Amino acid sequence: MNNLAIAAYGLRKSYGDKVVLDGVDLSVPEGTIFSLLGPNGAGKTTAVKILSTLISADPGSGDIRVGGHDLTTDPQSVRAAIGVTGQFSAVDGLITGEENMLLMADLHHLSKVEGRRTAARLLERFDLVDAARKPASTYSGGMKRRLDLAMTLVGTPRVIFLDEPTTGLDPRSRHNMWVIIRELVADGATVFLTTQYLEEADELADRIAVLNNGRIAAEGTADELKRLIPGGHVRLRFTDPAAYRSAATTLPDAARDDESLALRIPSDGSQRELRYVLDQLDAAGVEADELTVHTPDLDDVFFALTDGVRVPAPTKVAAR
Ligand SMILES: Nc1ncnc2c1ncn2[C@@H]1O[C@H](COP(=O)(O)OP(=O)(O)OP(=O)(O)O)[C@@H](O)[C@H]1O
Repeated sequence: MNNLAIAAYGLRKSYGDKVVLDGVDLSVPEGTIFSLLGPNGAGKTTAVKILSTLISADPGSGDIRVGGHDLTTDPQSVRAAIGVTGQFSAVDGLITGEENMLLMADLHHLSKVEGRRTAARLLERFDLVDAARKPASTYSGGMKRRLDLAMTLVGTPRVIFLDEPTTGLDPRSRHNMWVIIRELVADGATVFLTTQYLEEADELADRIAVLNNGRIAAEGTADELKRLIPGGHVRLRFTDPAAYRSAATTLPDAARDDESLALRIPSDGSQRELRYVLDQLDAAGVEADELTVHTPDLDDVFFALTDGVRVPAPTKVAAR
């Protein structure tokens, strides 16, 4: 087995009667990006808070090691090895970006000279030099996220938790953040990413786990997860409403989109299934104006796994 940056077994957490994490196993090899996906309230932030020592797991959880250190017996070493950014941002809006950085350097006991050098290097790297002397409250969303991440990097963490790092950012800022995240991993860090953007997980993560009802519903690479789900479909589009209605009657399994006169028929994209659709249309004497075949994307995976559709759980796709 590779060295694991995060290894957690049987992670449990309840608030009163509410079970948030019901025995979650996580293993993240060093130098990789792992993404935890799940609907709102699934427990992603709770998992990040436990792994970053902000709250404790319930008794009955198994061993949890982060950065090679045991979370229960050696939380100080865990804290020294990690960085956390995201929903509980450390940025103080009343002081400047540079002052925020220097404060972080103090917290990490860097000398004055070393602190200034590190702050300057990171402000430069995150394109914040021009704004460095302005109060952080005046920064845009993207700049605040970059400052937050820059502050985290002052402590040169080996394991970085990014809790929804691009939520609310415009597409350009999101792409900038993706470039930064890739660089962190290229430099040898491990990234544990929670996100509600499936595209983000697809784009960045080496492995993805989908959290649902307190458990990991499925885990694997983006491609492996897509293969689990019969999310593929054939889309037929019509310009003639009468042809559309007649096709909809002929293909009762099709989901209708009355507004754009389109039908969506579940299909694995195979020749046999395509022929069946075309034969049905021929028999009814209708012709579609457009036919497209769609293979499943992570959206299909997400909806199938978090929509109450039962999958043989937990579905773990071996990656070796
Ligand atoms: N301190 C707390 N006391 C009681 N319930 C809590 C507490 N913290 C979280 N919860 C509940 O635990 C569940 C999981 O919350 P969590 O914030 O981990 O979800 P999440 O997956 O990060 O969601 P989101 O995508 O909305 O941020 C939610 O139902 C939440 O209301």
